[in-house]
Amino acid sequence: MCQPPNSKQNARFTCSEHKVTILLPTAASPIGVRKFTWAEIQKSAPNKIDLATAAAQPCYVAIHGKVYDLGGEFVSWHPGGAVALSQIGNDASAAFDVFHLAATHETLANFYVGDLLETEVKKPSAWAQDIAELRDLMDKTGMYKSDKLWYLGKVASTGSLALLSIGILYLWGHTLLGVLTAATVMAFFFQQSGWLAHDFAHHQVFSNRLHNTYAAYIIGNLWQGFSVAWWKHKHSTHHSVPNVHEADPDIDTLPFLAWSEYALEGFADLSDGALAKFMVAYQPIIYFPLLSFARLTWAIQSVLWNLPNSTKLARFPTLNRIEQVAILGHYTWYLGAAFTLTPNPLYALIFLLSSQCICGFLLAAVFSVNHNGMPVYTPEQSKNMDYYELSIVTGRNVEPTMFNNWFTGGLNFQIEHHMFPTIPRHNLPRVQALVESLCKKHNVPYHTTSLMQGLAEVVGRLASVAGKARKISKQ
Ligand code: HEM
Repeated sequence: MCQPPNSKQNARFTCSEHKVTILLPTAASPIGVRKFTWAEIQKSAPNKIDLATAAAQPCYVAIHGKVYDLGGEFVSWHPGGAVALSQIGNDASAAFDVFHLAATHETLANFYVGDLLETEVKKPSAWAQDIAELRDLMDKTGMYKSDKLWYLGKVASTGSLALLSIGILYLWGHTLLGVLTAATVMAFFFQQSGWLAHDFAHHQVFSNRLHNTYAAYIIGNLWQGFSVAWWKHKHSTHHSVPNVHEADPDIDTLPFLAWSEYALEGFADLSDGALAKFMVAYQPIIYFPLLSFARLTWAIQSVLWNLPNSTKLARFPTLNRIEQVAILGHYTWYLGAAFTLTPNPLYALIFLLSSQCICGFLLAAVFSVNHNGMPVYTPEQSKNMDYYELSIVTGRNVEPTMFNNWFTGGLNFQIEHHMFPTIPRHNLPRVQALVESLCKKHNVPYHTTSLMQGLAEVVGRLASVAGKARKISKQ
């Protein structure tokens, strides 16, 4: 665990989970520290920054009035990986608070390079004060604590879907109807496992991060077939900069779909322009069939991320090995069931393809409703927005019903989940009313729809961007 001991006597701390050694702070703030202006901090990240650039230059963020350099060795050390780069040039206080344990503050000292100039320190707004009070209240009323029995029930009910699917294959795998029914149940198993792995990977369940990580490997890798490391990289970046053009990987869907007019900039001279022009022009029609391929592409990316020669593997060899074995285990049971419980390879392939495609649809439709069709911002616009406000205005909640809560894995409380990703799923309904009333008080748009209306809004946005794309293509 990357939790250094509290004692300042220990100058070094080695994290057993991430195999990194951290230098602990040994002195109070030095006298004569460098003072930074916002212009200097922002200048360190003029454009989108990649790993090589970050390693070669200073990359500043401000966290609670102090300035840290995330350039050089930082990313190769950082247990959260390159997601931190999404905050360079910004006030990363809120992003830091939502992703880290209180003890992680101790490790900040290793990257401390100075303070914000006193005149540059902004007085906390009424909104920021209310958010801080809300976080405090949530802490005091135990909202960060999970109900282990609730999660045990979820693990058991999700796992029994896999057993049910295999049972159907065993009994009726010789009929096409039996194969398709088993594939549908398996697709729901994969979808529900996805939500569970998501909870563990966000550290919602155990206070010990290593326990969450191992549970995520069992449910995410072994059950569901996705790589936890690949997912964390993509998903944490999305959390850090939701619906920010060129920064959020979840809206980087060209040449297939475009979610905003910004995505159409340079559309006419895209390298895969012909494909993009066709797909985007017809995106409202292509959208639903396309969702079905989402799971297949994520499964392929998970395998690629974990191939023995992958450049992504260098950092945490032990964790990489666990992932590789677990993903191999996934394909052993999944392919094994398909090929041994059906009478011929054709039926096995029908089972495999249908379970992949149905699950792709079930997962991607929920992801899509969470944010697509909500406002998209440029990196410059997002820099002037409060972290929590960005999470709220880019998120769409779906009405809480028993079905919606189950089907979306609690992600129908998308706004609250984005603001507080470590809150256990079962506590999100308690947070919801508090957040909504805060938004009302501060006139921050808070959007809730039904599942169907959410999907209609998504298709509506696709249609409007498609219209603009057609005009550009004609010019
Ligand atoms: C100087 C600045 C930073 C330091 C010293 C730091 C340090 C750490 C440490 C020690 C951990 C592992 C323990 C824990 O999860 O609390 C961690 C995890 C993480 N960090 Fe940072 N961090 C910094 C900045 C950032 C920023 C700016 C972001 C996001 C925008 C970020 C995102 C994350 C994420 C998502 C994880 C969790 C990885 C997981 O789920 O296992 N960090 N960081």
